[in-house]
Amino acid sequence: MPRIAYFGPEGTFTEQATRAFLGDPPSDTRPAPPDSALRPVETIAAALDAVRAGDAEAACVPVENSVEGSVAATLDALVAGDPLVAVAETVLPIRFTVLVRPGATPADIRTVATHPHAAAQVRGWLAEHLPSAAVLPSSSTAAAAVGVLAGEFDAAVTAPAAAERYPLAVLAADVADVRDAVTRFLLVRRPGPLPARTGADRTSVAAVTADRIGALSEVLTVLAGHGINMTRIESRPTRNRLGEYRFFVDFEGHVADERVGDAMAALRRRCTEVRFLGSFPRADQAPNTVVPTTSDEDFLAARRWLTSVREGREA
Ligand SMILES: O=C(O)C(=O)C[C@]1(C(=O)O)C=C[C@@H](O)C=C1
Repeated sequence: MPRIAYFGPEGTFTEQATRAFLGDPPSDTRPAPPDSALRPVETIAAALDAVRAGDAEAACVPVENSVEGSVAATLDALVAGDPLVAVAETVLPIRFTVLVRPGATPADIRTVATHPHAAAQVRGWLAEHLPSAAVLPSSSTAAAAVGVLAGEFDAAVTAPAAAERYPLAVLAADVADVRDAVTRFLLVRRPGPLPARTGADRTSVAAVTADRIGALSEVLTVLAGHGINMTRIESRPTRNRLGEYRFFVDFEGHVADERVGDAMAALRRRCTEVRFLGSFPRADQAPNTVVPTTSDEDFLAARRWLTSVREGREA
């Protein structure tokens, strides 16, 4: 069983995602993973660094939430060291539980702690139900629960799993300003053999564009020209100088697809830096769109024609 580092401590949504990657909840035929297979770490960067250092085979980290957007800590840490690639994704519904020390009532609650991404998803609920409580940031939702146990905060907004993990009382369950909120998580490894293409894949790259007119529009045009549907674009500062950004771009398809490989080579020529962040099956299994003239066979036939032109066999 590979050892997976995840953004912890125990009881985070990320632990739940890690267990989903391992096949939990257990079925009749599949035993629950032993806890020794999972290793909670305090930060997203530490989870990724554990993989870089060879202390873990893989890391599970949150990457994108349907309400609050990308998880900047994940994007920054993915490109802040030796290369890593995502090999799988999973999407979890996000509903929160509010935990307090046993016996506490809403009137006792002066501070509520949670991860900033979680706070953004329960702002309305907190304003309505705990209007006079100060909302404080914690490193994760489960770290907030640990803080409540330690007496640092009066309440924590957590994943439902934290209610089972920590001896705290549930003040409210099923809390969410947006009912169908979801978060997408990645399973990340050191570069190696890629997951096989399935026809329902996603590819992720990070690209720094050249400082010239139209550089970003060229990136978008390359994707559009290859018939590739973009599923996300996000920019983060490179941290080198003001105004220099790295674009995190997700799109449909697998690097083994001819159109995707051709588009990536075109991006490589145009951008000052391109980092491949993985090709993996989409969690929703939605088949990739292949528009006319962009199938593998279209690319291979064009290449065969070019070869015979170059060899003087065709004109
Ligand atoms: O703190 C946790 O429980 C996490 O797993 C992190 C995280 C996030 O970063 O978005 C995961 C899902 C929820 O959207 C809220 C917090």
